[in-house]
Amino acid sequence: MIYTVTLNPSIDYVVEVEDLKLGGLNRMSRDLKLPGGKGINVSRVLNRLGAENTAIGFLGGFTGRHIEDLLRKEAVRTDFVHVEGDTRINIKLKHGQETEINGQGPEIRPEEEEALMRKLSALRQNDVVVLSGSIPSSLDADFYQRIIGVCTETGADFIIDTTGEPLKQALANRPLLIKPNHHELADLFGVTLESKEQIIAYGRKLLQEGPRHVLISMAGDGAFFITGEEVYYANVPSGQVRNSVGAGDSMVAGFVGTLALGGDALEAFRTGVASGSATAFSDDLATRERIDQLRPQVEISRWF
Ligand SMILES: Nc1ncnc2c1ncn2[C@@H]1O[C@H](COP(=O)(O)OP(=O)(O)O)[C@@H](O)[C@H]1O
Ligand SMILES: O=P(O)(O)OC[C@H]1O[C@](O)(COP(=O)(O)O)[C@@H](O)[C@@H]1O
Repeated sequence: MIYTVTLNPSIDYVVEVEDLKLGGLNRMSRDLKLPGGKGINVSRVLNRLGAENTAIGFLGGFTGRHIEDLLRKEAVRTDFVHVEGDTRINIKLKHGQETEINGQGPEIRPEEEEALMRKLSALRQNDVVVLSGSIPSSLDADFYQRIIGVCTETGADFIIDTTGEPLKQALANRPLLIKPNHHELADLFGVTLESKEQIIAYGRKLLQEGPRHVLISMAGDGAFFITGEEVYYANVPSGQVRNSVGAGDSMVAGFVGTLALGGDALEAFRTGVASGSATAFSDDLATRERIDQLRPQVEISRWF
């Protein structure tokens, strides 16, 4: 079973404004309210791919109830801890560019934190736990390390898609996959990466720190997959970008879902790229049909 963990879910409020006037009155030309948060996005795409999974984490208040309703309608299995505060609303403002304003999220109380840890104690060998997104400020910065400790004890695998210190701390515990984009990779090492050769060199450095596979996404410029001594490159399909929020999460879902359904690592890479692009080319997340349509356009070549 795959479990996705979203510690700080959100309603993603996608707002389109034709000609944004800062300091003036603007009217929306279109708006959309989507269930969000990285793990929840992964779960929704896994469901569409037919990979069994359960979304867990913290949800609260009227926003939390709305997310659970939306997930229920899509038949996404959920087992969230219900918290006292309201789940946040993240604003995704489209005005020719994409501007994101993410909320802080509710305070998580110690008893709510322990309730999540109790759910995780049911993990078993061969389960895969996807840890995605930021850690709410009311939890300790090493909260993911606590969850990884349970994975290690129970023999469950984990994937981690976050940034900064929580990602660095997790590497030595041998995650199945990490998926930084090339900017996050540069930030991890405090460098600027200007060429594909530099991106590969730092991707390899990251692999040496423990993860079994490293996927480096570069939005419209393709992606690298680094495993053992091998480095593969994939182009991305061409299309019109509508909403790239959740593209990275869809890529993680395409990868882990393919492995769970019996595919090998390169098929997983291909479906990961197709899933990311299918989301980038849609208003909401990738559908199964769009992923299947784009998959043949993804060409994988051995770089090294
Ligand atoms: N402009 C684009 N054109 C085609 N595919 C895209 C584009 N932007 C993102 N994608 C797809 O989504 C994946 C993840 O995108 P990226 O922006 O690198 O990740 P993140 O959302 O984590 O920052 C890419 O590897 C690609 O498959
Ligand atoms: O937990 P964070 O880092 O605040 O990110 C949450 C946001 O990221 C998203 O999961 C999208 O992530 P990606 O665009 O990186 O795939 C949104 O749904 C959500 O609003």
